[in-house]
Formats: sequence, C-alpha cells, structure tokens
Amino acid sequence: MEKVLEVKDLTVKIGEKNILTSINMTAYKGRVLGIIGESGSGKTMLCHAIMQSLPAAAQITHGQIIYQQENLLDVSASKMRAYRGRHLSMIMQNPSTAFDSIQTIESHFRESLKAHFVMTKKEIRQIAIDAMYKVNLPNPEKLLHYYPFQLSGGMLQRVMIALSLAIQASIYIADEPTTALDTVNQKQVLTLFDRIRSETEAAIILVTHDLGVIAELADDVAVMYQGEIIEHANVYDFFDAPQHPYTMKLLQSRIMF
Ligand SMILES: Nc1ncnc2c1ncn2[C@@H]1O[C@H](COP(=O)(O)OP(=O)(O)OP(=O)(O)O)[C@@H](O)[C@H]1O
Repeated sequence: MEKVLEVKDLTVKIGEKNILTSINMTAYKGRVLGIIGESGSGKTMLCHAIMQSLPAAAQITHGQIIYQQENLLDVSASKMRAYRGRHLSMIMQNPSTAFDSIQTIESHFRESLKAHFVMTKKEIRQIAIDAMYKVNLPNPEKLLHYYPFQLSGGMLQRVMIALSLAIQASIYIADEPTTALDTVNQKQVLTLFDRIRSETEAAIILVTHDLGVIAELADDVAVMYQGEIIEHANVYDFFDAPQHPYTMKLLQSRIMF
C-alpha cells in the first residue's frame, strides 16, 4: 500500500482547549479512509487542518502533515494554495456554499483549471464535459451554461466531484458529502466515490457519522472521540475485532438500532 498523506502527532488548539490531540492517521493510494465519530469529535476540524483552512482562532501547536515527502505545515502560503486546488480537493457537506452564484458552471471549470494548467477554452470545455459525463450528469454540454442555483443539491455535489476529477486531484477530502442529499442522490454519490477509488489513483478521506457508509465504502477506518483518534484499523478489524470500548459501544448501538 502506498501512502499518500500522513498526519503525525497533530495537535490543534482554540485558546487553551485542545480541539485535536496527537492525531496520527494515514491515507493510502486507491483506498477510502472513513473517519467516524460523534458530533463535535473533531472530524471537520481535522479536514480543515489538512487543507490548512482552519478558523482563524485555531492554532496548530504540534505535528506534521506529510504529502509527497513534504510537511505541508512548512510550505509557503502560495505553494499551499497551489496544492489545495490541484492536489487536495475538499468536497463539502453543502455544495451550494462552494459555488459562486453569478458564475456559470463552465466558468467554475475554467477558473479551477486555468489556475493550474495552461489550456485553451476548447480544451477546458472538453475536460469539463468528460468529467461531468463521468459523474453521470445528464447533458453536460447544456449544463456548462447553467448557474449553480439552477441545479439541485445532488447535481451540484456531482459537479463539485467533477471539478476534482478534472484537475486529477490526488486526495479527495469529503466531509459528510451525502448528508444534505436525498436517498437516491446519496447512493449515486457513494457509487461515484467507489468508482473514483477504482479508476483513479486517488486517496479518499470520507467523513461520516453513518456506519452503513463505512461498511459500504471504507477500506480503513479512523474513529474519533473528543478530538482524538481512538482506533485506526482496516474495515474488517473495525467491525470484527474492535479494540476500543467506545468503538464497541458504537457498533453495539447500531445493532440495537
Ligand atoms: N469556528 C470554531 N470556533 C471555535 N470552536 C470550534 C469552531 N469550529 C468547531 N469548533 C469546536 O471544535 C470541536 C470539533 O468540532 P468539529 O466541527 O470538528 O466536529 P465534528 O466531529 O465535525 O462534528 P459534526 O459531526 O457535528 O460536524 C468542537 O468542540 C467544536 O465546538
């Protein structure tokens, strides 16, 4: 298994309070790392720490985030900006907040691709259409001219994933990507991540509070509790041989459900 991203001993504080404590976590090429934990356990803050998009009040006080043999915490702001759009891609819970309402879908592809590649308008258009076909969006040629508000939440989520596919991101960080969607769209987005895993070499970090999603999609699982990862295992060991009492409780509560 090839490591793509490694978080080592990462601690984040807001004021005196530890939001994340000594986090160790590894994402591998072609595998889905599921992060599960109750509300407030630090899942979203961990995603933002990796992307270096933490709220201003939060401070990384210790640790490393290793990507391509570099500690992302040591790279310049401009290099991190380039990594953020090109290599590390964050897929949010609510896709509408990620789009600019006065820009067409084509403009979003254009801005995102032009920031990292030298391409003609025609090339960008073709890449956008191909990426939207890959995520099963109907009639991509027509969609290019639409504004975000003209698309449903499920469609926008797929456009967001298409944007990441177009730039060939190496890491997808998806924070509860299906929570705001109806059941049909949830299923489609999960199937899409499954395909990305098998058809690209990306590592996927998938935050969820849903054990069903973990069972369906994750290869590895990290369980968060009060800002710490208390269990990090492959998905079979997670379900069959949990080590931490909190994980056991989490699994039992599902059985009772
Ligand atoms: N902007 C902020 N300022 C101060 N504290 C924050 C901020 N955002 C989050 N926190 C705190 O950081 C901790 C971790 O929050 P986080 O949002 O990462 O949890 P989570 O596991 O993603 O929860 P959820 O499943 O509800 O999204 C919580 O104690 C939360 O109150």
